[in-house]
Amino acid sequence: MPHLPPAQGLGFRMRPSGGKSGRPAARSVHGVSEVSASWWWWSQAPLQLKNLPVNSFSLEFLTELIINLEKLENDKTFRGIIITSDCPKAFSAGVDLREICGKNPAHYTEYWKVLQDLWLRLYLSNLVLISAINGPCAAGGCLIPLTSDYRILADNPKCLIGLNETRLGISAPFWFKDPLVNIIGHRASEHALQLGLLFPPAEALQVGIVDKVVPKDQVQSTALSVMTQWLAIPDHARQLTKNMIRKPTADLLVKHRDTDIQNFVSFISRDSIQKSLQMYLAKLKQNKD
Ligand SMILES: CCCCCCC/C=C/C(=O)SCCNC(=O)CCNC(=O)[C@H](O)C(C)(C)COP(=O)(O)OP(=O)(O)OC[C@H]1O[C@@H](n2cnc3c(N)ncnc32)[C@H](O)[C@@H]1OP(=O)(O)O
Repeated sequence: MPHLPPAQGLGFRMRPSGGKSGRPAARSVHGVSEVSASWWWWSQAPLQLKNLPVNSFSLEFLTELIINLEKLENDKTFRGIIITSDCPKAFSAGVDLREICGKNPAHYTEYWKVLQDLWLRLYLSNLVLISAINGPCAAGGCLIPLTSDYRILADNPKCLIGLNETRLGISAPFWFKDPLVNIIGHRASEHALQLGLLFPPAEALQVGIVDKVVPKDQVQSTALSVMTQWLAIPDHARQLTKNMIRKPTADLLVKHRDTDIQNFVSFISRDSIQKSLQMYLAKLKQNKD
């Protein structure tokens, strides 16, 4: 498995430093707990997102992420991935607004297609995906958590999570809305989406957009212990079940991909939408701590 060195703040750390292969050296042990510990350790891959400063989804970052996910998916050693952020400011600030502001329709088309690709790859992944959300997570930044099998959020008031698109004057696509509805239900989604709510940790847990809230320094260890539970289930049974539950939602995007791209491009190309996105970006740049 390649270890990609971060280039100009862009990169993915795919496992902690360890033995030659990056994993802890194999140990010859017979105690059940040690055997099972090494078994799950070997089966899961940590994936740390690093696109400084806020892990926003640039086209380049999305493309690299898809390539890395594909490699992990095809490497039969791995049964699960814990996805976390290696950027102190955010888990992910979502769509990189510079990709959808001031560009041309061909660029918007390419960008949206790649974002759809990432969503499909994650939503239908055969691997167990756990999001270890250690920073704020807004709008498109929820794409990874909402397509994961389990979400753990750091208990920090800055760690807001939600689909806040309406606050930018845009509307979340149906394939962001559908997983949210599947996770938190119809009424709570209506409320959250229309108001563009960003939930602080306690409310996020209450509404169900995350499964667990823990102190920030316990996010990773909690993710590992949750992964152990999920990996205790035989893959084929879990994968069939996941596919059965998720396929109808995924099929909607597969079936309507081209129309969805056309809708996005015509919507995002409107002058009024461009103006409100530019204002939002300018406001972000003014609101420095
Ligand atoms: C029909 C379909 C319609 C379209 C559907 C589109 C669906 C998806 C939409 C999206 O995802 S839009 C993006 C939504 N994201 C947000 O609202 C989050 C915005 N960011 C923040 O709230 C904060 O930056 C933060 C993540 C909470 C971090 O705050 P902090 O104070 O620590 O850092 P900042 O100074 O705010 O940010 C640092 C740096 O990063 C720039 N930046 C932040 N977010 C983005 C972004 N999404 N895209 C591009 N750039 C971003 C920010 O402007 C700062 O830049 P500099 O001033 O340092 O140059």
